[in-house]
Amino acid sequence: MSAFLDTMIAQAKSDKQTIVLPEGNDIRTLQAAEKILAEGIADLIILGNPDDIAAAGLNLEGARIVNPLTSELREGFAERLAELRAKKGMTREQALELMDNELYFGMMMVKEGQAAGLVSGACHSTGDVLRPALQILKTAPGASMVSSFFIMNVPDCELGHKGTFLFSDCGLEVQPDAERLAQIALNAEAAWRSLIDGAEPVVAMLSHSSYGSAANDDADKVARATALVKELAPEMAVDGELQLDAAIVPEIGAAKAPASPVAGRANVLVFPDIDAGNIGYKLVQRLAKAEAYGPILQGIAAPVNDLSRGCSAEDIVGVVAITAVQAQEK
Ligand SMILES: CC(C)(COP(=O)(O)OP(=O)(O)OC[C@H]1O[C@@H](n2cnc3c(N)ncnc32)[C@H](O)[C@@H]1OP(=O)(O)O)[C@@H](O)C(=O)NCCC(=O)NCCS
Ligand SMILES: CC(=O)OP(=O)(O)O
Repeated sequence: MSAFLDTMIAQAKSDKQTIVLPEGNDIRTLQAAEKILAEGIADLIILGNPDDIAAAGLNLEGARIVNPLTSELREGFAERLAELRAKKGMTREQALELMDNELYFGMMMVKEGQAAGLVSGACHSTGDVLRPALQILKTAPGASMVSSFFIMNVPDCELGHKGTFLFSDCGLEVQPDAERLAQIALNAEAAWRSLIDGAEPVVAMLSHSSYGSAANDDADKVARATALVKELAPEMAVDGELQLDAAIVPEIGAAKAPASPVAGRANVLVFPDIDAGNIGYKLVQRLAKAEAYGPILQGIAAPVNDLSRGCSAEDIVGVVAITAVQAQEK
């Protein structure tokens, strides 16, 4: 277990939060729940059929098990959801039907204050997790959009902050333009500050080009996003456009971008689009055997976080701990 995860777990335990896990039908989720309860990392609400959950044979003592299909909360949640989505034409009947969906039900638990946060995605696609989150919880006050990041812990690595990096956005924004890419970078820098102790964020805007070494629209988009971030946050340590090696390897940074204050020492990596981000994080996770926690949402009004369908029970424990820490800060 990385020092980062140790810190998240210790912080989560210091002021326990209630987190809802909608995927009570997923064995990794239940294994993670057993560990979270045993270690006192969070109080849990697990959604699903109580008989099926009991059949897993795990010790989930202390968890509140709620079946969305039979819960007495359905009617009230449906009424509230219909109110929230009235402008979109949602009727009470449609909202009640959505309460059969454990993700919509779980988001309503967060919206209505029954849980401080939610973690899902072990057996739902990111779109299926994020759509109800965006529709019900919405963008946080003061934020212009929601995006996501991963915390990556690369073993035996001195790059970044002793092998710890924040990668963004690997999960939500498909093709951000320069303005949205700049927002992602600003939010990623703030996310690093809120979760990582012991190192200042150093943000690289990644591209296939370093300081104009390639001239095309894609490289230009990243250069424009970098200029916008510098304009909006002049004090921020940010630079681009930079190739990955120039961003994180000191000698290569010195060769490719000698005047850059960021090249060679970046720990926050902002990818130009979701293809680069999603492929990039999975490469590091699978080939470098890095811990990968996320997608963690930034800019959303309540702590709701996604998982990869390829996650392990340990990954779920980590994301729940991060979610609990985010909930403490709300
Ligand atoms: C997240 C995602 C599902 C939302 O898009 P969608 O399903 O097409 O849904 P919509 O565009 O109708 O958006 C649904 C709501 O979310 C809001 N929304 C969408 N993107 C948003 C963003 N980045 N920030 C804030 N709100 C957003 C919309 O405004 C809309 O709100 P409304 O219904 O109240 O008007 C879509 O961006 C997506 O599929 N992203 C990629 C996910 C993925 O496959 N990742 C790879 C694996 S991690
Ligand atoms: C984050 C991600 O890539 O999710 P999944 O693997 O479930 O598509």
